[in-house]
Amino acid sequence: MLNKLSSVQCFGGQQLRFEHSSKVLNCTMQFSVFLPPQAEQSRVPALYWLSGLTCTDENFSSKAGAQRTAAELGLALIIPDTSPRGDDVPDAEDGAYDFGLGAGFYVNATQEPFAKHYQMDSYVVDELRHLVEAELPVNSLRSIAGHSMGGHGAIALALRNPGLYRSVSAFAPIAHPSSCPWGRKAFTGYLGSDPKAWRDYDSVEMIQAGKPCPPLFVDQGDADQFLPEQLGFDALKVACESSQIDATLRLQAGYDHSYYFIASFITDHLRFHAQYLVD
Ligand SMILES: N[C@@H](CCC(=O)N[C@@H](CS)C(=O)NCC(=O)O)C(=O)O
Repeated sequence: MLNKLSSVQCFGGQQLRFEHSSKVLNCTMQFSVFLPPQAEQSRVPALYWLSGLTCTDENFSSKAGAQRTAAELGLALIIPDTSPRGDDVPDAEDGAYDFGLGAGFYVNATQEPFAKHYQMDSYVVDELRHLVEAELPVNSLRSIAGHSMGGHGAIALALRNPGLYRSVSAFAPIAHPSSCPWGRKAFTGYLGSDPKAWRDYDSVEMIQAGKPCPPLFVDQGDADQFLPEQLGFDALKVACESSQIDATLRLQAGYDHSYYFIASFITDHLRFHAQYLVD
């Protein structure tokens, strides 16, 4: 059951916000949706957008400027939050921005005290998808994209679920989380200290292991402050080059990690996905 919190007209479509009770996350969740004007006539394909550290569902909808092209292409945008929420959901002990609330990393936690709520993989792949496809005018053609932590989530979930997403794209993804500080911290906290338990959420390792991947499109700014230490762009490039994956990776001169970068190239990503979201 979806409770509509708000609805605003945008490029002839509707920017919506919903609340619902999540069984998987054991809490109340909010998420945002853009429905293009075409959704008034028939069911439309959906692009899931996974956001990065510190974000809610509202960063992308208010800053990326995706609605103009989504309206033109007839694509719905489904924008989940980045973690479970609520007073009884455990956070990082020190309130850090890169673990706990706002930093669910799109994994299913196995470690206490996080496992009861931090099941963002199952939330995005199963619960939210079934809810959206049952209650909103979207069809079962879907793709997935994201930024930073959400770029990791998009590529990892596409690799973990062959056939579920037609295409995948990312801005500045945390592509090799097992080998960067953000990823090691999150995976240790959610999945435990044995790196073997991290492999099936590490995009570079899954590609190296030969997992099939839908067509992949990545943009990375070369002035991104997180590129040297956190993002694994070079490792992703090497892994893609030595695999059979249909991948396009672009290094964009002068761009940083911000939503100004995302806004600059989001149209290319939407057009990339639209070509695969047809029967
Ligand atoms: N707050 C962190 C960075 C967090 C950050 O850059 N978050 C990105 C995703 S990884 C984001 O999208 N932030 C929200 C925004 O720009 O609207 C810091 O200062 O080091």
